[in-house]
Amino acid sequence: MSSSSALQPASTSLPEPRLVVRDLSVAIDGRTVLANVNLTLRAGEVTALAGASGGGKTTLLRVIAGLAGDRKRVCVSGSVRFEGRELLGLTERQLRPIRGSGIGWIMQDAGGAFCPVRRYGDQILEAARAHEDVNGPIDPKDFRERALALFAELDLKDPERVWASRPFELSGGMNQRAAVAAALLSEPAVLLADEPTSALDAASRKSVREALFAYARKRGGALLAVSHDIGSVVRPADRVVILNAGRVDAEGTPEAVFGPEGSAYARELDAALFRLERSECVQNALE
Ligand SMILES: Nc1ncnc2c1ncn2[C@@H]1O[C@H](COP(=O)(O)OP(=O)(O)OP(=O)(O)O)[C@@H](O)[C@H]1O
Repeated sequence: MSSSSALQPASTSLPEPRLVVRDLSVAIDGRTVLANVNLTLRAGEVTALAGASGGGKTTLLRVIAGLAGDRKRVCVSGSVRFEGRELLGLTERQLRPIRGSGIGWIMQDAGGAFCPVRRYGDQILEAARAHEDVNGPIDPKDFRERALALFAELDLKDPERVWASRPFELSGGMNQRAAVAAALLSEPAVLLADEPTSALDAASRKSVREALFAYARKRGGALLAVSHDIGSVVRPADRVVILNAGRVDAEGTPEAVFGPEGSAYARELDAALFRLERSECVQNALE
């Protein structure tokens, strides 16, 4: 299958729900950050999560990943079910086998997910080995080959060097792509990606977007991608969820959400992000 076909919408038969969020509310220090959020992530689908800064997108991803924070400060209610199992209230120990191979997370500060002074190859292999009990044994040589191929696919020019490098030796954009590779290598059932293309130039952005869309559409993963990239991530997604001040303002296909019958806030956001994208294009052309 060509890489561009990964950008075609998933098939029309009803895909299986992998993750179901119901009536999720979060208050931090007594202030409501998310209010009654509902969301379903399905196998083979790309769901884009968009909204203005401070709307609660990262908080939603953190809560799904079981990283809401200090329970004395962060109050969570509602339900997050992964493959039928309730995640809210699970202990760290119970969540450990679910993280990585069940639910993967590409953090906004992608490099921050790694120890800055240890080689990428060692860290990625170690993370994959931590899930051998769930995913089966790993052959280090095969794993390294797969990692190098994925680095190349993600436009990392010298895959061997990336494998042998420590995060502080690579640029922000290279760290971001290495983090995307690490998450994809775990082949999670659900992948949460927080602005995965934000620190990248146009060519790298395209390769990351294609790899993430292929994860869902070719390999049946369920992707939730926070993105301000309206033209190449939000609009081509299968479903869009718009968060406004902690509430779901609109949810549905991009055509429905941004169309004339959709939400006024979504259309305003669409226009604002489109203007931003156009000014970035001009900026790139001038550089
Ligand atoms: N640990 C925290 N302590 C206090 N307030 C927090 C914390 N984490 C998030 N918040 C608050 O929750 C709200 C939502 O933040 P969040 O980072 O989820 O928004 P966002 O939509 O991801 O924003 P952005 O697009 O800028 O990344 C903000 O008002 C933020 O200040």
